Formats: sequence, structure tokens, C-alpha cells
Amino acid sequence: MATLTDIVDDLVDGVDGVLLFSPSGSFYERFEEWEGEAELVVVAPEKAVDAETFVDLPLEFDNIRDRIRFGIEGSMDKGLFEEGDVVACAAPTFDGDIDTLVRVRVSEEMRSGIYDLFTNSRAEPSVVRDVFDVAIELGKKGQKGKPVGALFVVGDAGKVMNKSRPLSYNPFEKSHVHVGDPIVNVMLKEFSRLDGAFVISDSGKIVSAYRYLEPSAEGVDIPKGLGARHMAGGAITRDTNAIAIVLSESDGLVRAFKGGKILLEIDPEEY
Ligand SMILES: Nc1ncnc2c1ncn2[C@@H]1O[C@H](COP(=O)(O)OP(=O)(O)OP(=O)(O)O)[C@@H](O)[C@H]1O
Ligand SMILES: [Mn+2]
Repeated sequence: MATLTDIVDDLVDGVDGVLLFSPSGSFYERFEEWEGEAELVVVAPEKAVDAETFVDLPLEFDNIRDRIRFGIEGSMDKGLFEEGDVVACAAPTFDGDIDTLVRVRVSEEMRSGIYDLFTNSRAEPSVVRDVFDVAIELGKKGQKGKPVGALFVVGDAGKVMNKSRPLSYNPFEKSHVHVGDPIVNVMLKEFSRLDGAFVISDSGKIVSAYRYLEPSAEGVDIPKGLGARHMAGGAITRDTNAIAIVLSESDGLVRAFKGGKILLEIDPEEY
């Protein structure tokens, strides 16, 4: 006779690692004196618990596959796991508490670049996260209740400026403002009604609004149904070392591009 415990036993049998996603303090306490044979890794936003081995989660990633990918790619990057290792991931899927156990075989093929996008881009990780936050908020609320689109090109700003031209005067011309500042976020939302792209530097300085991007669009694959904004956003990341974060006016999703490839697609309504 099989029991539920047998299922759990099978899931954790012989694992090389355990990833705890966003554990509450009291949940983590039970693992504090961890003496299991497997490596224990905490994946969470900021250092919420005082874990020895930690992967910083920049967004909660409502999609659990994205979250797990991020944790595993981050762990691989830190040299904790390698191809062929098997790990058990314990994560919250619905409300706060950890309620899900997933067994995953680590392989290079599962690398989607989601960790790389935040951690190994030209722009600082906090800048990437701040731009995501603006795009998500804009996607949630729109502009005065109406859906709005926006294109943020982040990092490698000098090169991006060389591959683009102004559509109108640049309201950020003489200012030294940075993304993440609440007032700047209001400005970005206000200017998103107008055409073109925002260009943001590695350190988060808003270099320009209203840029018309002119990258060569060769070999850039964007999802069907999307148009010029996404094509330009994808292509500029192949032509430069920037990443692009694009909010679609038509389907309301936020997408991230790097190296001409789409790496992440999220629905602002889920955040
Ligand atoms: N090369 C470009 N550089 C900067 N902005 C652009 C470029 N091409 C288009 N845009 C901006 O994208 C807007 C929407 O264009 P389009 O509908 O073709 O894009 P899309 O990919 O379908 O995006 P959406 O899903 O938001 O409609 C344009 O009004 C313009 O502001
Ligand atoms: Mn369109």
C-alpha cells in the first residue's frame, strides 16, 4: 500500500540540494541547524532570513517555473550545483506559506537566462528591478485607466543613443534623475503616453525619453502578433549590450529581451 508520505519520499530521494523559496522566519528556523546531506539554499527577496547560502530574488515571479528557474540558475552561477544534479524545491504557490514541492534535474538546457538578466546585465541589478517595477505598475493601472505601452532600454546607454534618434525634445536633457525615485516613476508614467523609448544608463540615470530606435532587425524573433515596439526593443538588445523591458499596450504583458531573445514574460495583473 502506497501512502502520501511515499510520494514525498520519492520526490526527495537522493537529492543533491534543497531550495527553500521565500521561507517565513519560523519555517526557516526549523532548518537553521541543517545537517542534511544535501546543500541547503534559500531563494528570497533580500536577506529576509539569515541563511548561509542565499540567492537574492529580485521579483517574486508569480509563475512558479520562472521562480524555480531563477533559483536554480542563481545556484549554478554560484557553483552550488551542476549539470545532472537533482534538487528539491519547496515554494509557496498560493498564499505565503510553502505548499509546493518540486523535484528538478539541473541541466544547462533549462537555463532561460532569467538570472543572468538581472545579475549579469550591464545595468545594476537594482536598476533592472526598478524598471520592472515601473513597467508592472504602469501595466496594472494604465494611464488614467487606459492601457498604455512603454519601452525601456536599460544599460549601455551611449551605444543605444548612437543607434536611435529623438522624436521630440528630451525632457530629461539636463536633469540628473534616476529610476526608482518615486517622483521619477511618476514622470516616467506621464511620459509613457508619448511615442518612442526611454533610455536608461547602467546606474539608472534617465538619459532620454522619446527615442526612436533604429537597430538592424535581422535575426530577431518576437512573438507573433506583436509589432514595431517589440521588434525595436528586441533588436536593440542584439545590437548593443542593453536589455529591453517592454510593456505591451495590446496584450498588457511585460516582456524582457536580452541578446535579441525574449527571456521573460509576465502579467502585471498577477503582481
Ligand atoms: N523603432 C521604435 N523605437 C521606439 N519606439 C517605437 C519604435 N517603433 C514603434 N515604437 C513605439 O511603439 C508604439 C506601438 O507600435 P506597435 O503597435 O507597432 O508596437 P507593438 O509591438 O504592437 O506594441 P503594442 O503591443 O504596445 O501595440 C508606437 O506608437 C511607438 O511609440
Ligand atoms: Mn501594436
